[in-house]
Amino acid sequence: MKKVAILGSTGSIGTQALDVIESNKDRFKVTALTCGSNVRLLAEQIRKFTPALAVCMDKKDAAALSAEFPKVQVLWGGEGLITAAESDCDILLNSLMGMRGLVPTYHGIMAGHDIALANKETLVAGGSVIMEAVKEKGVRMVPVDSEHSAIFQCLEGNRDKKIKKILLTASGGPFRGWSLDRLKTVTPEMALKHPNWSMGRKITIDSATMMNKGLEMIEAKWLFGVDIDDIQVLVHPQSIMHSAVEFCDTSILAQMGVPDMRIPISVALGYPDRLISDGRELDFFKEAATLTFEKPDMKVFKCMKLAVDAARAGGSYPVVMNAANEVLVEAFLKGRTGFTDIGDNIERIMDEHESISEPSLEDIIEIDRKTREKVEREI
Ligand SMILES: NC(=O)C1=CN([C@@H]2O[C@H](COP(=O)(O)OP(=O)(O)OC[C@H]3O[C@@H](n4cnc5c(N)ncnc54)[C@H](OP(=O)(O)O)[C@@H]3O)[C@@H](O)[C@H]2O)C=CC1
Ligand SMILES: CC(=O)[C@@H](O)[C@H](O)COP(=O)(O)O
Ligand SMILES: [Mn+2]
Repeated sequence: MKKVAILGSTGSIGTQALDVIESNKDRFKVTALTCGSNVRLLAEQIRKFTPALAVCMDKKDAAALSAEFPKVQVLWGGEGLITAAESDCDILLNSLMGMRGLVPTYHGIMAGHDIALANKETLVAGGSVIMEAVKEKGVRMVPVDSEHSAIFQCLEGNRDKKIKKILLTASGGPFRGWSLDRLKTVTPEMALKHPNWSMGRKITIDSATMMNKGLEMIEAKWLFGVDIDDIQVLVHPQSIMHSAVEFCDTSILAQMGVPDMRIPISVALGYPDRLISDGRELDFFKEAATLTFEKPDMKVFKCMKLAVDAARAGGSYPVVMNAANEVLVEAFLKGRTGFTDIGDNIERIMDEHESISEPSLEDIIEIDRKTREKVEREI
């Protein structure tokens, strides 16, 4: 039995991971579950999966859960999350949303756990510190993000081969082909309708601005040790080819399948085995009959360009870019700022930033905090 601890078990990835675990009861034991504010769902999950540890964010909620489940250790807040990350398990799935995932990922690695990483912001803000910790502790980091899972699978058995480039696919989001003027009319309701994937609200907005692809380029750079300029984004509206690797002989290996996050989650939790699934199979004669590829428009979708700029500049630029994006996406969802203001403000905040080279974990946390305060003040 593989012991699995899940940070963010009440979210889109967390609940789908529990679906995978439920379909493979004989292989996995859930040891820890954590939520943000959805304590009722966490309670249901505790009842079903009987973890030894559960964490929520509010002290009062923790007291109520503890009374409801006297055999479960119930903790709360950031310290509780760190305890969950360090708790006894074979694999830690980090499916938290945003930069709050960075510190728990770090603690999980330092505790010697293999990591299944959905929380891409961990690598965007702290890639250097995290990959150094992975190396030092000799743990395995398996990506959950669909594109990175595809690349990971294409590299299986090919880790020592020379790569020419990584081909990272993007759906293009709900506004593919739109002009900048038209983008100015976008409301949260419009942006929350992703054409192919049902996901949490923050990543859905990131997909609509194409910041998600920029974050994924940085994620790929750290996971696979490639230069940002050796990653080519292909807009592929069908989301059937999940990404590919071109080797030095120009041969390309790609991974395909229906757009269902339970596939990459299964790959990460089951690794190195493959789990048996009764999920829907790809229909080559319908959804895969026509697969198309386009160049991304980085003039209109400037967030993606800003992420590339941040990666090229290095230092603390990606931290600032990520923090500004998180605050601005939240503000957009609350109707406090416009859709195209997200990119315009990130650009301004990056221009005003004085980067430091090789930021430590403490530096990253501090720069992230200061950037959030600045953006909040200036919206
Ligand atoms: N969803 C998807 O298909 C994909 C997601 N990803 C990445 O995976 C990560 C998770 O995404 P997704 O599942 O969509 O996000 P969701 O918003 O659906 O879930 C986020 C999880 O984090 C918890 N959480 C939120 N705020 C806090 C907080 N302050 N403290 C502790 N926990 C908190 C939520 O708890 P609660 O709901 O109880 O408040 C929930 O369990 C992101 O980094 C995303 O980019 C990558 C590829 C695909
Ligand atoms: C499912 C997944 O991995 C998401 O990150 C997805 O890729 C978002 O779609 P976009 O390609 O539109 O950003
Ligand atoms: Mn993705």
